[in-house]
Amino acid sequence: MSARWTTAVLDPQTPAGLAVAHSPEGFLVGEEGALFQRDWLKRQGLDVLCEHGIGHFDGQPVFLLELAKAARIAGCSWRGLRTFMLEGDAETYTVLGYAAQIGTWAREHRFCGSCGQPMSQIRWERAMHCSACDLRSYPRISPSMIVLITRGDEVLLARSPRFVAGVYSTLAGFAEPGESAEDCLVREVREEVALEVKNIQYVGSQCWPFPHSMMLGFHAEYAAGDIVMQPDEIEDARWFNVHDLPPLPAGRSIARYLIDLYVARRLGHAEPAFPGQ
Ligand SMILES: NC(=O)c1ccc[n+]([C@@H]2O[C@H](COP(=O)([O-])OP(=O)(O)OC[C@H]3O[C@@H](n4cnc5c(N)ncnc54)[C@H](O)[C@@H]3O)[C@@H](O)[C@H]2O)c1
Ligand SMILES: [Mg+2]
Ligand SMILES: [Zn+2]
Repeated sequence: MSARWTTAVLDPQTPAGLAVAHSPEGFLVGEEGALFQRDWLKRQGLDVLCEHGIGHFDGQPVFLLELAKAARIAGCSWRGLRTFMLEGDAETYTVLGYAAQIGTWAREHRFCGSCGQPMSQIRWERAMHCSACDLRSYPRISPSMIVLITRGDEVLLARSPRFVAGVYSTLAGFAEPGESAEDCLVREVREEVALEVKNIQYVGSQCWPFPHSMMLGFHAEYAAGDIVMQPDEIEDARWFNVHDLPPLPAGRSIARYLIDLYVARRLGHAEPAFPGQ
């Protein structure tokens, strides 16, 4: 949320307003960005799966058109959400991050997961409803722990084979049913690098819409063990001195914040701003 943007559940019958178009290829972008006049966008012959009213931008209602596939529109192109995270302004990234999560959920919940019948939108809350069996499906959010492990002047950073070449980051992993945040953190650290940690401290959280993670960020101190890397998941993991760090994750990520915060405190520098604030 920001000064210019607030989320809301709006009836798609509401006229006019602004709209974004989301497809498996990302968001439609024109000369003035990803927010279009809704009436104009709806005249472009798009293959719309569903439409959701998602909030207000500068007081104007904003709608999401979730498309079956990307369409070619003169003067426009399609851009993935990751590009907006890396290069876009904060306001646009916040709106599109939310729109992407609602769009992905709407796409994946057109049919009831229990009885298979078509579902319909509830007007007053963000939910899909099955009139045949009364199931309600809400947007999916996946809690994920992310932790910077430190040992004095050293920080533990690792690479997944999915990362950009050369980049090292903090450890992260999805919570499993039955776990507390701390249980998950301890299990993920054991699985990925076979280390034990102590003094686990919660630092802050971040919405990570790739596609629906909620990152809970922690700092922990090394307690015991030697690094043993998890096959397939971890390509490399090592201790780096705070004076000699490798290429790090994008500035908007909580991973980068956890690293920058520790380094700033260790070296007596000014603390970084929390991403998104
Ligand atoms: N914002 C940040 O700074 C930052 C940094 C690192 C990771 N992340 C995110 O954290 C999340 C978890 O990190 P990870 O990829 O190391 O996870 P992980 O270590 O749990 O392993 C990933 C594997 O978990 C499984 N998986 C996928 N989605 C799942 C879900 N919803 N619930 C349970 N298991 C699932 C898949 O087999 C996947 O290959 C990812 O969304 C990643 O993008 C964010
Ligand atoms: Mg992981
Ligand atoms: Zn049903």
